[in-house]
Amino acid sequence: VHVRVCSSCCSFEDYKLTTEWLMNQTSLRPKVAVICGSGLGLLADRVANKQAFRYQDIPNFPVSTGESHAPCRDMKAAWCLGPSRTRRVTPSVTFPVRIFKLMGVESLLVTNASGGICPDFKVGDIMLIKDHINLPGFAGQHPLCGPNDERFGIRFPCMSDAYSKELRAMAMDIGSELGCGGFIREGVYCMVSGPNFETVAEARMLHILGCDSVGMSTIPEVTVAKHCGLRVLGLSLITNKVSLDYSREEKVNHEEVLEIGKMRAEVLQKLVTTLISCCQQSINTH
Ligand SMILES: O=P(O)(O)O[C@H]1O[C@H](CO)[C@@H](O)[C@H]1O
Ligand SMILES: Nc1nc2[nH]cnc2c(=O)[nH]1
Repeated sequence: VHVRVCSSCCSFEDYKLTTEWLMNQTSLRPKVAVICGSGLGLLADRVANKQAFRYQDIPNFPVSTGESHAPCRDMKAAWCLGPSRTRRVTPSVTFPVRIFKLMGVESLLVTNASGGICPDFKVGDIMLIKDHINLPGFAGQHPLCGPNDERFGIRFPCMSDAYSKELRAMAMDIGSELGCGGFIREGVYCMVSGPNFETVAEARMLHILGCDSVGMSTIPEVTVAKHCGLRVLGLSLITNKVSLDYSREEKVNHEEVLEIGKMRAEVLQKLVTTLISCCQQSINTH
């Protein structure tokens, strides 16, 4: 099966049409957008004052074929993309990111669930993503493959500063103020294509490569966001410990991932809503 993850499968006109449609539906012009990961949909559900759109009603919008697809929500302060079970393999998974850009968004907050590889990490920790390893990208599954559209960004974008230092510092400060500094970490996120969880040998390899956590999403969206000049903050909820040891009995499963998402929903919601208003303020004062 050929999985299309390439952002060039849509024309600039497709992006413009979707942008115009959405902008005609609302007079709100948020500068911040949020993409919710697995088990983090409660973030979107709990948002007050929202105007919701169903993916299938938005022209050109990629519709998830898996269970639990959720609408794109537009709030006063932020656009919020609900979680999709097939986020990592949906064709044009990055389509919404360019729509955000064309609608005037400046900062993108991405959340996901991941397995902790760093031995110091505990289940329930929130890892601020400081860098990533794009394993599918190494194998040619890259969202910027194909012809480059200069209207979005340059052919060879720099990725050494993909995750904004300023936003990470802001998140750390807010986390401490909210009393969750004790479980906020920083680390390197690795994307694998999945959908299986890692073998022990794979997990050991990722550990040797310097990965602190592993998941199956996010990097395509972040890559496209950085390409078109968005500031990015990535929050990864450590939902399980990845087995680095053959004697470990616990077996990871998706239900556990969702469960930990629920457990941390309230904290994450506070963190994300405070971040949205601080981002908004920092944009206003620039
Ligand atoms: O990355 P998100 O969507 O948060 O989901 C993570 O959790 C799922 C596995 O339980 C995988 O899809 C993995 O990528
Ligand atoms: N690949 C991968 N994705 C995850 N998402 C949540 N936990 C995990 C994990 O352990 N491995």
